[in-house]
Amino acid sequence: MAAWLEPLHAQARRMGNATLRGLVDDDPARAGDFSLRVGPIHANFARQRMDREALGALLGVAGDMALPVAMRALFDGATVNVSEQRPALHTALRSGLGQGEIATRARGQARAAHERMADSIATLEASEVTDIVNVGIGGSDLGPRLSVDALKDWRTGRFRLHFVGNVDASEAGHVLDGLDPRRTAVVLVSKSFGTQETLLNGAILRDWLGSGDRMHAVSANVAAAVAFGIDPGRVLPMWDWVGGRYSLWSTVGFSIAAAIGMQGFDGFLGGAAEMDAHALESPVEANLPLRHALTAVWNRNILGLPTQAVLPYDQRLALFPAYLQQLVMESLGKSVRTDGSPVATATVPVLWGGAGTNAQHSFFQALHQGTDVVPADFIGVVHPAHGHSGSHAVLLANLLAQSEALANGCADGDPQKAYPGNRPSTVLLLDALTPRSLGALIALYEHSVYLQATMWGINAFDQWGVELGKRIAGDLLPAVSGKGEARDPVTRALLAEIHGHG
Ligand SMILES: O=P(O)(O)OC[C@H]1O[C@](O)(CO)[C@@H](O)[C@@H]1O
Repeated sequence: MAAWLEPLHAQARRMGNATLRGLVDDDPARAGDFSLRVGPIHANFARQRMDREALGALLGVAGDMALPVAMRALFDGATVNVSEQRPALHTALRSGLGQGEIATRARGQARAAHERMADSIATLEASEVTDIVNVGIGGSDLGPRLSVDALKDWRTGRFRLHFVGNVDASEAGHVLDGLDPRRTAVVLVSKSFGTQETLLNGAILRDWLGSGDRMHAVSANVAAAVAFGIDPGRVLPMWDWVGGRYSLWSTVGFSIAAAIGMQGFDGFLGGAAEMDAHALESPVEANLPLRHALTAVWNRNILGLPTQAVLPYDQRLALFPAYLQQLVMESLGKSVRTDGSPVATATVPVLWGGAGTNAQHSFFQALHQGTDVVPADFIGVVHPAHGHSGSHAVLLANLLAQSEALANGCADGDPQKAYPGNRPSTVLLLDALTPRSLGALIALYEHSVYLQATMWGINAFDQWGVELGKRIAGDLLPAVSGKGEARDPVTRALLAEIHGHG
């Protein structure tokens, strides 16, 4: 076991069987004291299974591990992505807090690309284009897809936005169905410009458009985009210093900016910048991303909870769990430390979730009475963008009720009807769902992920685990197409079945 976890385990032992209900009842100030506010986000951690002393120990660990120093290193462009020898400067895309030459240069590149993106969007706005299709996958899809969906109340209405990610061509087919190629622009987003799915979908879209005039690209590999047939004037740059899953703040956010306008996009960046300043400058005891990260580590390593649920009580945030699955699980799904040695702690929890109240009618049964305790992040929005105050009151009442029910449980003489309770959750309340608050919310999770990775000694910015499957798929392609044999016997048997139906 990692030595830094020992005092935390000692805290858990001291707390013994303390329950959430007991913690709140015995400490009347806890409900308010265990909360933090940053700009448009209020966070309440009172229903996490730690008392003040345990929290103090966690904050002590944060200091001992020099987490504030690690945060400064991130902003200043230290080589935090060790296996690829790169910085991870997503903060330079939205705030001016990074010091030194590397961060300054990145900011300059980001500013210039941002201006070019604004010009491209202005040109499209002045054209006859009515629809824009974002073609990309993973980080080149999930962030833009989430943000365009979440900010639907902020859309200018100038364009309809569409997304094609899956190599399953039925997605492209269904998206293109009903679109007019003469009034549609395509933006091919791929940091590497080597992602098979995106290149195949890009080729489908290129053929469908019949002209390269409305084909745009975003890539760190400009030469490959040009070789693909995209006019160099329509290729917007990104860089190896920004990770794909951290890239929606860059030109990768083209579709977001097209949807909500450059002013809206700047508000989105501004919200993230607000969280950046807070993450970098606020003391450990008042630092929201740090508290979020310490809570995650406590739940994973001290309480041994293997999964984490994210439960947005806002239909506009329904894609947030899917977005976070990449951010969290691609970043933290590691078993070796940055030096290659095995980790001495459990790392990434399985992240899952869905929008309330719908999820209450699907998997909440397991949250309340299943044998695994699942910590949850509830995300609510105080002011809706619609006028149906009655519905919104019901939505918020359900959010509050679920967090309360999970924590307090309910005894019953009939064991089928008893709720064990003592199930932890955090409640995040956004004043309203705006570009600013969404930017701040995403940046909160980004920083939390980085801090968790720092505590575990792992690299949050590489993803070698996705390569093997890609390689095997490449090797298997001839066999799937009936031009070869698979080596693996199970795969061979499955191919026989597939071909038997051919
Ligand atoms: O933007 P690209 O280079 O097409 O990559 C898409 C995605 O593929 C991955 O490299 C691996 O799944 C992700 O990290 C990335 O966001």
